[in-house]
Amino acid sequence: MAASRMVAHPPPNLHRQSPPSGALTLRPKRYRNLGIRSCLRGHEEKKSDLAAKPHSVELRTSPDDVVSRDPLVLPRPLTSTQLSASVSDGSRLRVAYQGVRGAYSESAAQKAYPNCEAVPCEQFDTAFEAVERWLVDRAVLPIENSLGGSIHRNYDLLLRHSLHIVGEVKYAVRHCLMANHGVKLEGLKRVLSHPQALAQCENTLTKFGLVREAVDDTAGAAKHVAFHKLQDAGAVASSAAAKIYGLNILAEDIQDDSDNITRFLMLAREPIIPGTDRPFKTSIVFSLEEGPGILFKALAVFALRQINLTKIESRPLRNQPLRASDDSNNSKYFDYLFYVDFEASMADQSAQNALRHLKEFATFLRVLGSYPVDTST
Ligand SMILES: O=C(O)C(=O)C[C@]1(C(=O)O)C=C[C@@H](O)C=C1
Repeated sequence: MAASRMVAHPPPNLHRQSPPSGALTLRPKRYRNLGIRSCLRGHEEKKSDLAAKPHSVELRTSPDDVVSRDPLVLPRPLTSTQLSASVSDGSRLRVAYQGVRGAYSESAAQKAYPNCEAVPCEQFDTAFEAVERWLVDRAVLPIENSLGGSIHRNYDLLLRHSLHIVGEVKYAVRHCLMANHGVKLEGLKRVLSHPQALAQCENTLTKFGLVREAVDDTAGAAKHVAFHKLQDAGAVASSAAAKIYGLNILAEDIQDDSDNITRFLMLAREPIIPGTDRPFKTSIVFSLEEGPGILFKALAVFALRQINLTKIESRPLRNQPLRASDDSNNSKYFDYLFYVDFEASMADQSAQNALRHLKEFATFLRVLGSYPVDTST
């Protein structure tokens, strides 16, 4: 039996229930912040071994066809409080994404898992938890964009949760400026969108002289503009969102560079078996002792073995952000976690040797996943 077609059954105490339908009422208050609402749980920063034993399980679950035809009453995103609700037993893969229908993340989920049932979630944390609690089979979440840079929140959540990266998908993001029918560009004062989308359209929005307002996702912005019939505000979102929410496109391709690619991670409860039959990438996170040249030494474990690095990101060690120095001045250093992607499979001897070497002086090391490179763009 192909490992990728095994059927996994959810724990018996969880029962399937559809995400509730109904209009999403977006509170204006949320439009003044970046929309991260859930409480953070503490880090589990302990020195750990390398990744769990790899084995592949592809969950196959049932469809949940409760999609209404009215775009303003589409299924509501799962919230953190609804996470105890459901698990499935049918045949379609359920894939969580952050946002509402028409978000780029939904398109990325469809690209990653064609014919899947894409399940909207209110926050990134909700999507992580939905997988962990067997409400869905996978999550597809943005991690970096070629213009806007890293999505730091998801780096932090990768560590806080125990999901595995099982793939990546690159999606070409093409933004449109949209408004209600009859509203002209000259009549717009404000523009609503996800902060990443606003950042990716910085030059155009400045040229148009629009005040930016950050919301949870691009399609949510379009939905809000449509639902409240706003006359002074537009949204930056996909052409799909304009169609779903009945908005008029005022300008197309407004991103600052035509090559605007967002890289999404595919996350699952179980890792996949790393292969060597095609290009693989491995993502790790580690922390180091303080000292001169220690990061140089850490990165040298890859350079020594001709392993190419494709990404490095540092994030504060949030449960212990400051470290006392050994000097007499009582000064303190900031403490960091380093996220590194490298071009090798965990099935490669050289990658195993590199990580064994890194473990000799890393204070913490975790393999987040070893997965096929998306070469599609
Ligand atoms: O708001 C959306 O539509 C999303 O899918 C989120 C998101 C992101 O978080 O970066 C995804 C792709 C684009 O880069 C802009 C926004």
